[in-house]
Amino acid sequence: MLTTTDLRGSDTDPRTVLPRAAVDVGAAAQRIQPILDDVRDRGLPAVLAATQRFDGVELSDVRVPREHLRTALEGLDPAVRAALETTIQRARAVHADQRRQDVTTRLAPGGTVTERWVPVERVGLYVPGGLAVYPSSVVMNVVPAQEAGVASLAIASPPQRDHGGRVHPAILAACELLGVDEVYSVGGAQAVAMFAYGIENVRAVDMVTGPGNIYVTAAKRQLRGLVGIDSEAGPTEIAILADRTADPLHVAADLISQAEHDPAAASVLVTDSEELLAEVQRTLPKLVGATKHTERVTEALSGPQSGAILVDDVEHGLRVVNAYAAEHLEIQTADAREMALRVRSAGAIFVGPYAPVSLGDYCAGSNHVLPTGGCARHSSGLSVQTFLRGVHIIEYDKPALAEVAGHVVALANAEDLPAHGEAVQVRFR
Ligand SMILES: NC(=O)c1ccc[n+]([C@@H]2O[C@H](COP(=O)([O-])OP(=O)(O)OC[C@H]3O[C@@H](n4cnc5c(N)ncnc54)[C@H](O)[C@@H]3O)[C@@H](O)[C@H]2O)c1
Ligand SMILES: N[C@H](CO)Cc1c[nH]c[nH+]1
Ligand SMILES: [Zn+2]
Repeated sequence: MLTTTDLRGSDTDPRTVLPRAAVDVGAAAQRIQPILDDVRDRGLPAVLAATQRFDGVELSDVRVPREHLRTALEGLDPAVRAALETTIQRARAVHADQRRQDVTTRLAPGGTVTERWVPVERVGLYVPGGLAVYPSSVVMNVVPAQEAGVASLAIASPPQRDHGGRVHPAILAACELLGVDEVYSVGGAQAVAMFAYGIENVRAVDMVTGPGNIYVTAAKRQLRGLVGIDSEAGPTEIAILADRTADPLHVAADLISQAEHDPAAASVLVTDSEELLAEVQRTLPKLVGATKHTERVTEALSGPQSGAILVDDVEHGLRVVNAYAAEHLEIQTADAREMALRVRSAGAIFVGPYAPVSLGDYCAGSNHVLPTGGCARHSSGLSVQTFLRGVHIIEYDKPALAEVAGHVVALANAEDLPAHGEAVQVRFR
């Protein structure tokens, strides 16, 4: 099912042969630009028009009434509630440990610089809800924002046609569990634009975070600057670096687990074992035929963004996965932990046979909002740090300023900016 690229015995730069999606974020950005412009120019009517066009739902307003949140939690399946509570508790433990202390550095008697960590004031959190519904993404967005101390949180998620045009009740229940009551039934690029520009009854935010499909991701890229964003957390990717010690059933099941998100999802196997690859290729059709979303998974596994890469050895595989910079990287090799510590680029790394990506999706305690499309080369997954800004506070008294006054003047003159030097000297005349 996976197209194989054989890199054995070749010194080809892996970046030139890595599987990548046919439609990239840049191409999607051109398609959604008119939606962004319309929301900026017309506000609520534009949001409602896009909702009707892309979600097939006719709404007159987008705010979810408070009582719908309460009712959703009351009606939540107790097993799902227990699972969400565990997810929240584990995520909170990990994210609480990410909080940062202010640090004061003393440069001279009377001269200090303090780095203060200040939370972003108001954030819009996107929770996907097109092909699947994602109450777990409510947790992954809200917990780090709360732990960072963000004062104002709003959530947007697509209205569901088969739930009377409301946001899915499991998502509303997760919001209620976490104490977030500002929720909007808006999805896609129009949701990101609504948050970034603000509309009639929705106050603009300072930052938009959260995962989504290619259109949501493209909207975040286009509006970055007007608002802050987290990483480009688009269609899901899994790469697995495996040797002959890996269990082909685990490998096949994990590739399918992430392919089920989206026909645009990417599943990539990197291995030095022809035997493992052959066994995975034999296992995939059986599992794909038996899974619920056969069509979506088949499309994802056979798309240009998925594939298998045969490498000389695990070292060669490590170079390939570093070049790929997957959202999720599983290491299923004899020396998995050692290999994991040598990975330079991946959104999150899952080590050994008992840490599948599905664990991280829900209950590991780690965050599942992670960079895709190679963005793990420069970006991190969602965390408390995402919602914090480091601000330097500079405090120098007269003797401390005097100590470096000559250096300021020398550098100011070297840059032909003498007024800078003068602003220091004037204090000593
Ligand atoms: N990287 C991560 O951290 C991460 C985490 C979870 C999920 N995901 C990804 O999130 C995505 C969820 O996608 P989804 O589609 O289920 O839900 P979604 O909420 O992201 O997207 C649905 C919205 O897309 C809009 N849309 C649909 N077709 C459109 C079109 N042709 N033009 C413009 N807008 C259109 C609609 O308005 C709809 O509300 C998946 O790709 C999944 O892999 C990523
Ligand atoms: N694998 C997704 C991150 O790309 C997260 C998720 C949520 N629910 C299931 N999976
Ligand atoms: Zn998943």
